[in-house]
Amino acid sequence: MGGEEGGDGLKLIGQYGSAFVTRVKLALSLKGLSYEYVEEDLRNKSALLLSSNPVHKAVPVLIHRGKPICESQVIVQYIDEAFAGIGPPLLPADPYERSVARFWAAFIEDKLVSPWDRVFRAKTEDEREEAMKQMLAAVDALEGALKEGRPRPFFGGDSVGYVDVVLGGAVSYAKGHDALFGSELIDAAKTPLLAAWMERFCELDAAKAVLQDVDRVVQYGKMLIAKNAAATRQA
Ligand SMILES: N[C@@H](CCC(=O)N[C@@H](CS)C(=O)NCC(=O)O)C(=O)O
Repeated sequence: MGGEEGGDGLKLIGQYGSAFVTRVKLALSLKGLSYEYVEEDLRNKSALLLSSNPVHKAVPVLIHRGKPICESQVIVQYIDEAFAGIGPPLLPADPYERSVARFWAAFIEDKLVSPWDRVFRAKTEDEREEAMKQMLAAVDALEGALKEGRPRPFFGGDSVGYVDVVLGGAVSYAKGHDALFGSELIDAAKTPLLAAWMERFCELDAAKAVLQDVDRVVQYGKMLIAKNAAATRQA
């Protein structure tokens, strides 16, 4: 890292607590790319963020040679394509395999990450429970995906790929789930393959270098829950 836009002409606008930003950090780390990191204060958004992502005004944004790329999954795919000759490929070369990877990435976004967000923002306990139920069903489906075909250490096969990165962005939150909500999300007794996947993923050097500290995301998560609860009381 260090230096203007880092040695590879890359600048990442991020925020420590964001699982979406962590996805991008994982992709950059797996590829061994250097970049400049800019931590964004989302309560007081910078001119750089607003001009780079005027549509969503959200992180992550990756700036490559002055051009902004927005949306974590789009960014991860961009990194894979723009730096195709560097580090391991994330998406498979075979079009069918690529479609399967994109299917699971979309599934993770819609059926796991989206209810996860609602769990933090729920206005009532019923709402939180309902979203939690949807997350547990998604976790079961991911266990099923790992069970399909030959046994393999990662969703990407023998090495990490696109789906691992998309899910991997959230592992610190998965690990902090019990501390935040009083129950495990990925429970070795119920989803042993997924639990083993998570441990294996966290042991990768490229992941260790960028995954968020679990205690810190728990603190951040508690702050989010409290902030949303206060907003609900005021409404
Ligand atoms: N779909 C987007 C989601 C990004 C997102 O929701 N980012 C949050 C931080 S986790 C954000 O910047 N929100 C803007 C805000 O809080 O105003 C992606 O995949 O990049």
